[in-house]
Order: sequence, then C-alpha cells, then structure tokens
Amino acid sequence: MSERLRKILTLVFVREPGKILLGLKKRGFGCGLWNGFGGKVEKNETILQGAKRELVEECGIQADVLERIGLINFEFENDPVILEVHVFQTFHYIGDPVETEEMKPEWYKDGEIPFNQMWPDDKYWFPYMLQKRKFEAYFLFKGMDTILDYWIKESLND
Ligand SMILES: Nc1nc(SCCc2ccccc2)c2[nH]cnc2n1
Repeated sequence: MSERLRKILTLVFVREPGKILLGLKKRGFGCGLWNGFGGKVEKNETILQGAKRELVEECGIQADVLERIGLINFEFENDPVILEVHVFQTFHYIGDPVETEEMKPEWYKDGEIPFNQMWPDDKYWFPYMLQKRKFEAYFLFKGMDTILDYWIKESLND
C-alpha cells in the first residue's frame, strides 16, 4: 500500500455550557469561514502541544486541559496530501479571547452555529462534538465547497 502524504493539523474548540467559541479566519486556508483554532504541528512538538500553541497564538487563550474528541481525514480531489485533523475541546481554560491577525473570535450558542459560513463538513460532525461523543470521519472534497464522499462513525478509543 503506497504511503499517502499526510499533513498533521489541529483544531481546538473552547466551550462554555451551551456556548462555543469560533474564530473568523482572516487569511490563509479557510479564509472567511468560522472555525475552531488550530493549524500545523511543528516538528519539535507533540500534537497536543501544537494544539495548545495555536490556541494561544490565534486567540490568546491558554487551555490547561485539552480533551481529544475527534480525528478527521480530509482528502481533496487531485491533491496527494491528506489533511489529518486532530480535534480537541476544552471547558477549562485561562484568559479571554482576543482578536489576532489570524482570527476574530466570537461566542456562539450551541444551537446558533453559523454552518452556512463554515466548512461544509462541519454540520456533519459538530453534533458529535456538541453531544460529547468521540468520532472519526473522512471527507473527500472537490474544490473547497463540494463533498464528493464521506463517512463518520462514533469512536470509543481514547
Ligand atoms: N472545520 C474544518 N476545518 C478544516 S481545516 C482545520 C485545520 C486547520 C488548517 C489550517 C488552519 C487552521 C486550522 C477543514 N478542511 C476541510 N474541511 C474542514 N473543516
């Protein structure tokens, strides 16, 4: 089986009871969409360390405890690199979110998430996150807007 090229990325959601912190991406990949906070994992850090670093860099919040809740593989047609996105959430953090060059943070009620201004896959896996159910998922994209194929399943492994 030929080894696929993989890019390891993180995605972090800060939670309060009934609310979730989203950031409007101001530049780069996914610009103009609301999303969690995250990005690349550097060579000299673990995935968890990368997730915590990106959260501080993108909105100034320090998360003591990050809980792994999901793993999503994104494939884009005609692109050999698979994005392996490790999804985390935290209810225990320090600081108030601040706007950075990268992200404009805003709190949304769990029932009022702006899915029409987010990646099209989010509406499929957010319900698992909001119900605290661990999940694994795969999405095959054509361009940035069209999902050609996907699967999602509840995962019990830690
Ligand atoms: N929600 C969501 N996020 C991403 S990329 C997340 C990882 C990332 C990458 C670059 C900068 C910051 C964060 C997606 N890609 C395709 N569908 C998607 N859905």
